[in-house]
Amino acid sequence: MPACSTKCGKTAILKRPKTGDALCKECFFEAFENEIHYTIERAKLFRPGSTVAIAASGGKDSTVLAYVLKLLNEKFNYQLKLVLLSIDEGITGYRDDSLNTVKQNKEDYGMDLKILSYKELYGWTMDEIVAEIGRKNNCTFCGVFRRQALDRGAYLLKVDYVATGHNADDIAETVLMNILRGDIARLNRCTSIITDSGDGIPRVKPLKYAFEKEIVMYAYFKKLIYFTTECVFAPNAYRGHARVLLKDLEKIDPTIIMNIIKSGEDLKVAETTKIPTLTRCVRCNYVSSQDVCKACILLEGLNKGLPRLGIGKSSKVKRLLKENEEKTSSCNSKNCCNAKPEKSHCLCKTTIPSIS
Ligand SMILES: Nc1ncnc2c1ncn2[C@@H]1O[C@H](COP(=O)(O)OP(=O)(O)OP(=O)(O)O)[C@@H](O)[C@H]1O
Repeated sequence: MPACSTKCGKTAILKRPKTGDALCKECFFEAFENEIHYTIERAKLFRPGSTVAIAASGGKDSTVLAYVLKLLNEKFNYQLKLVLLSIDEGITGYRDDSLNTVKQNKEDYGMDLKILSYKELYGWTMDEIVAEIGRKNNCTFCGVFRRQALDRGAYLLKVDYVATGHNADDIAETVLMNILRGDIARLNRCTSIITDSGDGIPRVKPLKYAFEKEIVMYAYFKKLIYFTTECVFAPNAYRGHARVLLKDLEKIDPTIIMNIIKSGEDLKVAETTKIPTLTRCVRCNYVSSQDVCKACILLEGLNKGLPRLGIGKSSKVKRLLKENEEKTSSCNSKNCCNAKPEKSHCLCKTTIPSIS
């Protein structure tokens, strides 16, 4: 191996995937951490004195995020209170094991940990949902429920920010995916380093410009404990295609990852493109682009034995909801689940508690 390209006098032990520089371990750590610090400073991600919930899945990205945020917080005196927030989707052999890793992180990093489960929030585990709907489309339930669960957790913890471990590869993949789908309305949002769920608690992505390969290298050389198993249920097929495409492109030229992110950031959405307007779900008060939010529709489908209710076009969903409402009678509750009395008991208790 050649000498470290920073001329620190040490021997290089790796070639940085992002820049091609040959670096020693210490110089790699410094470069990687400084870039994240620069990202945080440039985007003014955090106000001093804030509380930040790190969305911790136990995987490499959120583990590195927790470790680096703690380190930078101390080194640069960000004055942040860091806590861990985990969502237990109820996937046996996957999330139960990865949550053990998060519990270990809690001890190692001295951070409080809050775990919220789909079971307590929605009345269903992902194992139960997959038993009902099968392996196709289950990622839709998981993604929609997780997004909302993280917001609910943040709300309960009264934090100022939720930081997720989304990295440069994740963002480039999402840009590609939205282009392939023609979903230009989502394109702008997916590259934003700060997004607002609508409840006033911003989501931030401090690893937005960190390459996945470098995150793995960092975790490896720092000997961080993280969970590596893939989800036991079918991976998101569409994202899988974008991922394969990106990996192929990266082999030709690694800078393609940054170029795709930059293209996504700079694209201007045509005025004719329909951008959904955000309102409140009439049932749970969660932010939504429809009268009833996607999570409530998916849950209603599950509770009524119509698990495909929320899958597909919103016009089809509206029609099915209307048909179903005509067949049902409701209890006196404002948030009644409209379960058919002749078929099952009223399921109001399993509607999502309202955010107010
Ligand atoms: N169950 C969960 N609980 C809390 N946060 C989660 C959970 N699942 C995902 N996240 C957050 O969303 C980010 C992106 O999730 P994704 O499913 O793409 O995982 P990933 O890219 O494998 O990341 P990681 O390596 O952290 O698991 C994670 O880095 C984490 O911050």
